[in-house]
Amino acid sequence: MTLTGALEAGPQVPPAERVIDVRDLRMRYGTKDVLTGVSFAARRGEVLALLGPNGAGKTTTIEILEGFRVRSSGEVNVLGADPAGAGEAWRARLGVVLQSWRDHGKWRVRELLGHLGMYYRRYSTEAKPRPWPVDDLLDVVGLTAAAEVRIHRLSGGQRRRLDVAIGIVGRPDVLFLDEPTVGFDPEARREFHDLVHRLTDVDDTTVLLTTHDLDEAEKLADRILVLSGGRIIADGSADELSRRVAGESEIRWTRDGQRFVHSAANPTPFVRELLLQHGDDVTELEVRRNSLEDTYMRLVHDFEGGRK
Ligand SMILES: Nc1ncnc2c1ncn2[C@@H]1O[C@H](COP(=O)(O)OP(=O)(O)OP(=O)(O)O)[C@@H](O)[C@H]1O
Repeated sequence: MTLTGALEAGPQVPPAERVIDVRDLRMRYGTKDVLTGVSFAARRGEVLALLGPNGAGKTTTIEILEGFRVRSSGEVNVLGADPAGAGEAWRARLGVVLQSWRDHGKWRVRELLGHLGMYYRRYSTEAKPRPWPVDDLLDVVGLTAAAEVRIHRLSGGQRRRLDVAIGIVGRPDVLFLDEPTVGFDPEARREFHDLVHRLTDVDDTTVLLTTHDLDEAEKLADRILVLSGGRIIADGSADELSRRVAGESEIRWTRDGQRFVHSAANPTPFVRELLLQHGDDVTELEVRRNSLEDTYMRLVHDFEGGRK
């Protein structure tokens, strides 16, 4: 069995729990097949990261799920409806963070969010009052100090925070984020991660994001989907992926002032033996499993290699 074959099925999400359900999704641009059978599902409150090389079809997939692009074939269901024909009430339950918001440059941040939020009022429910009160929203995305600033005067990072605020102003049930933290400094990135956790904890929002930042995927996502060659070639938590793909773990330690490195498929017996033999002489002991980056590179590389 191929490496990717073993991972392809991914974890099963029971049909009744599927907030996003994609089966055999295909997309062809002209004569070019970009998606050749994408299948995956997401539960309520789950964060999924869609990874893949440039041009793999991540944005295409997300845009089909948002209803912005018409697929060639396959079944897609988001919040109980087919995005290709779903109406306003369905759209109001989605949050979309697009690449930077450039319209309304002369508007002030608070003014724009208040204005956009009004649209969601009619979709407010007792369980989920909509929209987010503007002051709370400004606070949660870290834009309180910039509330009265005109949009064309925002820095790149502030603009991206505004994009996120626009995406969540309606308190969405499903949030799509296409490369959400491009241009963020490390602090803004961390705050953004906290925000996503808060959205999933407090509102049970399901999040599908694309990113090229594997560290971000590992920190944020419950599940990672790797898209390559038009299909999902891996679907699982970062740990599951690295366990299944990982060849060997690396064990490092120091003894008598000397540094040692050893690789083992199963590090536990090795470490037990090491400590039995050398006891307290062993210091700075470290066991390192493959990073997500190692795993990802190997998955894509093996898949691409297998196709040639
Ligand atoms: N409207 C279009 N017409 C024709 N080809 C398109 C169109 N949109 C995208 N493509 C092609 O489809 C492929 C997938 O593009 P897509 O933007 O979905 O990939 P991606 O995985 O999001 O890439 P990146 O990581 O670079 O953002 C690319 O080869 C792209 O050139």
